[in-house]
Amino acid sequence: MERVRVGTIGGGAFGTSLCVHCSRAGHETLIYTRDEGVTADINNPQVKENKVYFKGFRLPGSLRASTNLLDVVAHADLLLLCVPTPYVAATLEKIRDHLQPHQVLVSCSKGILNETLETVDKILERVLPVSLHRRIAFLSGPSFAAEVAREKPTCVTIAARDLAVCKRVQMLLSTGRFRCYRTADVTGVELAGALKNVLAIGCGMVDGLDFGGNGRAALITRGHSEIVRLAVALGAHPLTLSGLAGIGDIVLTCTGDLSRNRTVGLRLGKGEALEDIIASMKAVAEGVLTSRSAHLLAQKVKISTPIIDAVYRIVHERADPLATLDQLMSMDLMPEVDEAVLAASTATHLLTESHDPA
Ligand SMILES: NC(=O)C1=CN([C@@H]2O[C@H](COP(=O)(O)OP(=O)(O)OC[C@H]3O[C@@H](n4cnc5c(N)ncnc54)[C@H](O)[C@@H]3O)[C@@H](O)[C@H]2O)C=CC1
Ligand SMILES: O=C(CO)COP(=O)(O)O
Repeated sequence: MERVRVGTIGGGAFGTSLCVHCSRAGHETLIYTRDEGVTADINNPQVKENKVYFKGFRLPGSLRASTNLLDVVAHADLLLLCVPTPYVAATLEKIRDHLQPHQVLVSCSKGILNETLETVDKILERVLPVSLHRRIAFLSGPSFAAEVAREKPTCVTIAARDLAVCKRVQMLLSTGRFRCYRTADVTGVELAGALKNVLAIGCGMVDGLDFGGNGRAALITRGHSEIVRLAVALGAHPLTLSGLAGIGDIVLTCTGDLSRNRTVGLRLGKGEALEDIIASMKAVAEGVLTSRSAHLLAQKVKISTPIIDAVYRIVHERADPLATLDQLMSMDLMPEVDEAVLAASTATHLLTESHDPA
């Protein structure tokens, strides 16, 4: 297997876990962290721990850290960008003039900006020169940091507009415990990764309110329909939303106790205030900000997203969770699948039968 030099920007949970993975895969890995103390701990053979964002996990001896962002950029053949969405543009502005033509940048963030309603691919394409756009890939799919680091079997999707770049990243990051699939549907993968966080908050609320397994399954299914409608209206391929970045990550974050987004919803459902929940969490739950972006995007493209809107209202307008969920259950009764779509496909089927030569 080919070994390269990996640089990771972002010493949070996911950046740290991907570094563990890359070190284990034999890549020479250097992580950028903003905190001198975290860097010193990672570089100290007696400590080898990220005590702020990845407590209790002993990091590989070969993994090194630096607080010098440009040293990490200069080190890397493959650069993993693992900062929360609100910090992506500022981070790129610091590094864009130092990127070299042979480098490939892999974005791992899952969010949509409030101000511009951009997914992370759009932020990269805005901030980076056009000459670098074909060197960018995106990693998404069900992959809790703690499980990646502990070598639990994980499958993710790598998206890129350039097939050669996509295949190279897929090959460099895949191991016997971390299997990468590939796709050209960057738009679909980016929207899926961001929107599932909103659904995870909603699922947490359902669980916090003790609505039971039926309620959770209903929210996942109807929420997935909303994500499909919205993402397809914004240019995604529908099949991507049934893939790892779509249904795969929805299942994980809507049901997994390790999800920060689900935890936010759970605590909101139990009656805690958002400010208290956020103040008590070191980690970022991207769905909090993305719920506003998703609600605005749906309005912009005139797509009905009652569950996303409900999450937005509870999170940002202090709507009462129980009353909001009651409203969802008493909406006008409607067909499960658009009747015109269903009728069209049935007609096609009948037409095919009537032309059967037998
Ligand atoms: N943790 C996980 O299991 C997974 C996370 N992701 C995504 O990866 C991205 C990063 O998430 P995590 O590593 O989990 O973050 P985290 O919540 O563990 O850590 C927060 C990160 O934000 C950085 N940060 C805080 N303030 C900053 C600022 N002003 N400027 C620059 N950076 C700042 C911190 O240094 C740290 O790297 C997110 O978009 C998340 O959705 C994707 C897959 C799995
Ligand atoms: O995206 C994730 C797993 O794929 C992590 O989800 P949370 O940010 O909700 O923990």
